[in-house]
Amino acid sequence: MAQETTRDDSDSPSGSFVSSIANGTNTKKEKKNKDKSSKKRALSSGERRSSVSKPARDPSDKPSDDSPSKKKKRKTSSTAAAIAAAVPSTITEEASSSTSVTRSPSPVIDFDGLSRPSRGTRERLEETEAQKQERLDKMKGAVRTLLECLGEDPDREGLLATPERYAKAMLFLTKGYQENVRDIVNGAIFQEGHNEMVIVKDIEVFSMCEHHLVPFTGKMHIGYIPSNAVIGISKLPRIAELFARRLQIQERLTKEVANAIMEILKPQGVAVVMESSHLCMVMRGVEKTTSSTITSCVLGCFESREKTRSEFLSLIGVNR
Ligand SMILES: Nc1nc2c(ncn2[C@@H]2O[C@H](COP(=O)(O)OP(=O)(O)OP(=O)(O)O)[C@@H](O)[C@H]2O)c(=O)[nH]1
Ligand SMILES: [Zn+2]
Repeated sequence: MAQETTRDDSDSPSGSFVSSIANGTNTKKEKKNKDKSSKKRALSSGERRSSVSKPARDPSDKPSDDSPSKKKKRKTSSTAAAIAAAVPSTITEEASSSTSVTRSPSPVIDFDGLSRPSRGTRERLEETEAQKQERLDKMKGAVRTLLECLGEDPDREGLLATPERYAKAMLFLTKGYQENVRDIVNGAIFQEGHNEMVIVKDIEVFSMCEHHLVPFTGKMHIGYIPSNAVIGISKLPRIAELFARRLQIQERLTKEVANAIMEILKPQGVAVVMESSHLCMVMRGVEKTTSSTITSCVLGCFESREKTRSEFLSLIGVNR
């Protein structure tokens, strides 16, 4: 559910902080970021960017101090600045205009809205019915081999249809590779002139651990402070779903959701917290049935302002 809280102006960063970055006014640092990212843009068209690797937390994160002198020198978050400065065209512009797809040099959303890793997913997205059937047959063969290697009889009644079932289940559990961020957002960005914290919390998330191909499941809480535009609230869980339905690790999943929202919406900041249980730690290996893992990613004003961060954490009930 979306939760809105009244903002105390002294806390959120001045609008100019965000607008200067969003409009790409060149301070020296942003110019450097821009040069760096334009170098990145030189990637060949087929090549994809690896997943987000920049540290989300600004290492110089200090308790917030509202003294005027400190305000002026407030450090911009490198990640948010790099993304904001480097992305000339946003997904929203693409979503609303019918111009051809332009490359947005983002660490998360690739030029056609698909995201890392998309080496084989373009084929999945564009395959014909015949290619789809061919892929399914190949997967069924592989599962049959797996069953035989487990010492099972793939021809016994209970397993006859398992290769097809499991192949289809795996394609469903990784359907996020074929989803396109632009389609998910569906143009549902509204210029509201709004700058209060918006939170959608307790979003159920089901993902697949890429190390053991077994699920990790839990909840995700997403918060952002708009610069001006708000996003359709259902799009936040949809973006979470897009990145969850892939082979993932929880840290990267958390970061990708936060960075995608930062990129699409250009808000003052985004915070994502995820808490989940990993079957690979519960059903095997260390076998800790009660353990759960919490990961977070804070960008923009959530990264630079401790008060904003703790307001978010208390609203999602983690700061108990
Ligand atoms: N920010 C915000 N969005 C809202 C609110 N009420 C409805 N919405 C969103 O308005 C958006 C409309 O998006 P569309 O894609 O045009 O509608 P839709 O196809 O029904 O979208 P889905 O609900 O995602 O299936 C949805 O994302 C709704 O969740 C609200 O109070 N605040
Ligand atoms: Zn695992």
